[in-house]
Amino acid sequence: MNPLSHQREPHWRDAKQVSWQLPKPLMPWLLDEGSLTARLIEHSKRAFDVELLQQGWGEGFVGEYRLLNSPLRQKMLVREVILRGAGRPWVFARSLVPVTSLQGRLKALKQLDNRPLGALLFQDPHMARGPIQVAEILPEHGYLHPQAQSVQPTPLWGRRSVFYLDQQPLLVSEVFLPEFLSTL
Ligand SMILES: C=C(O[C@@H]1C=C(C(=O)O)C=C[C@H]1O)C(=O)O
Repeated sequence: MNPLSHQREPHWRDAKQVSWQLPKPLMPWLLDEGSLTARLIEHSKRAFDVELLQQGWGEGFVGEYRLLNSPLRQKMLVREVILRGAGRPWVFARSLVPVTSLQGRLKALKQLDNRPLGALLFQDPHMARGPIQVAEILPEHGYLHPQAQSVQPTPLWGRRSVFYLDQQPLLVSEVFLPEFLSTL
């Protein structure tokens, strides 16, 4: 994915303003402001794990820099994982951490590997979270890592929000995959 080539980005909208348009079974998952990891651990009856697809320096979409209030071409740590329930791919998650945010508690992100990011974020009593946005993620957006794409690419629902630790922002986005939808 070369996002700065102005590839067509998903149409992100404030979740609260479009909640009536969301698919009913997925609505509580898209709107929940708690830890998705915690909810998936419960939903999978603790058969939950994180598959790290890639983590390294990269770029975001133009709209992501704007949401993070970061200058374009700001160096970003890009982390892409699949959250699995009972060994099956349930959620593709993509997080963007500006290099300027990699300080203090967020330094631990560099060695996170396949431990869930949520544990790092939600254990911090001073963590703040911005509004949740939702979007339909279409195959032409090229948003999913190749390992997260299903054989039959279909429109999927995703959500994203900015988290703040010590006022430092990072963007977390999550796309619910077909095998998760079939468990609802
Ligand atoms: C932010 C959370 O962390 C989850 C775990 C992630 C990871 O390990 O990269 C990314 C997004 C989330 O689905 C959460 O649990 O809500």
